[in-house]
Amino acid sequence: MITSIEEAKRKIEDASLRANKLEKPQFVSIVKQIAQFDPLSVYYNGRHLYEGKRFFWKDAYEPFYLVGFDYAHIIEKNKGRDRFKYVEEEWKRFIKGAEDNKTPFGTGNLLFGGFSFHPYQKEDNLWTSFPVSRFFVPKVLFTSYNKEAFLTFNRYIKQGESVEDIIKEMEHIEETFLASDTLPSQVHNRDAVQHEVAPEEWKRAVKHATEQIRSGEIEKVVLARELQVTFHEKIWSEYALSSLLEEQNLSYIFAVEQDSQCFIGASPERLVKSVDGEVFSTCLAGSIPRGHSAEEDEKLGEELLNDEKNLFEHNLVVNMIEKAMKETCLNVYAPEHPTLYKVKHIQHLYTPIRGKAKEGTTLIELVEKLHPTPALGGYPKEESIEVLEKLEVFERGWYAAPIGWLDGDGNGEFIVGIRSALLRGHEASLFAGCGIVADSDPQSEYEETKTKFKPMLSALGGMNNDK
Ligand SMILES: C=C(O[C@H]1C=CC=C(C(=O)O)[C@@H]1O)C(=O)O
Ligand SMILES: [Mg+2]
Repeated sequence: MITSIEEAKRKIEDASLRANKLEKPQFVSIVKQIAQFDPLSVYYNGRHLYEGKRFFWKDAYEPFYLVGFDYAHIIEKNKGRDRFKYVEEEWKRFIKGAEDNKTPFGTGNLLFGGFSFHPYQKEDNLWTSFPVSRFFVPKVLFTSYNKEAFLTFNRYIKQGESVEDIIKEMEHIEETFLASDTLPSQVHNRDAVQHEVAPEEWKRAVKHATEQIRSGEIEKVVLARELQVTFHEKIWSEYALSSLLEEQNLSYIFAVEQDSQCFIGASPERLVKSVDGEVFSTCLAGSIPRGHSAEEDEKLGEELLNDEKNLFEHNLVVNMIEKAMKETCLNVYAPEHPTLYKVKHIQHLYTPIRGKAKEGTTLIELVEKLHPTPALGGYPKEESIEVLEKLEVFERGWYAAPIGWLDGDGNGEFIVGIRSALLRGHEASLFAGCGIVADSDPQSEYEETKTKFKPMLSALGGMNNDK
């Protein structure tokens, strides 16, 4: 970490000398501690310099935020089942070539990005800017963790580049980002037009799935659907983020801009986190709405905790994750019974699982092994995905897929991109799915997806009177 502008200059000069000597650009990462600042304001202030190249991330359990801009290094793959290994290998190669300096948690050269749900993308689908895997080291990264905040500047220094110009650019970015901590008041996005994509067909698909489950082909499949919402004005992700931060404080809040599209959401579901070899995963499956009063809420929670259909739906997830963790970790611990995880519109059955990574187990390997869990795909994995591919009428893209970050030491976290939407100008596509088991009733699963649309719908301002 640098403590003065002179130190930054020295680092850049050194890199510049190395670049000249080796005739190859040299990567530098300059981390500077700054006064605490509102992360969403940083995201907003960076719009003018970096619109279409920003990301926002807030942890569900800790006051940890990442806000990134532009790309210093990109790792991307457009198709292929080996996409996880590709990202892993390219990241290892990058880290090997970068200088080895210890920086505070969540700063420095850090990789952020995501995978699509399926290992392929259909041509001319909705997700034009979101390939099967896309990761990057941001050019500028704002990190806020507990009471501390940092700015990281990542870049390749080319032969003959002016050190003075680079320092000036860094100063300009810092000034711009920390210019103001008030968001202009929200544009009102009322009178949105909602269009449910093929709801009757979706219910028929649910019925069909239950028949296949009863015939013993599979045990569970997660079927999702799309809700399209058109607004009068362009949807600004900062306003949606502002509502999500207010309303969904127990969820991971994320936004990834890619050109004119933005994938945004408030996911309550961690896929896997690894810090210093401690591994944490979460089983979140089985749902019921929140009550209108504390009493009703508690009653609904009790009902969920004792409901056989939901417990079955949940336990398939626990068994799969526990098995995968036992293959890759030591001291795996899962509580015997789920508890409740309550977010604003819905409550879920929740079982956290933890363990200690075996020597050589990496975060990306864990992501590959776990994705998709039966909370997002089904059980057994391959067979249920085949059913899902046949029955779903929309393109999943990054919905329900791993999205997250990792650092050079192998620490990081991935969540699953649910309670999410893809924003495109005036239009938003929202996604929600349900775990279908033998006892699933199409109408109640349909109602469950309606509840799962609410976090994004409310954040976008498209709830109208449909509370
Ligand atoms: C697939 C979704 O939710 C999953 C996570 C929690 C509960 C679920 C359920 O009860 O069906 C789903 O498995 C979604 O929100 O789109
Ligand atoms: Mg369910």
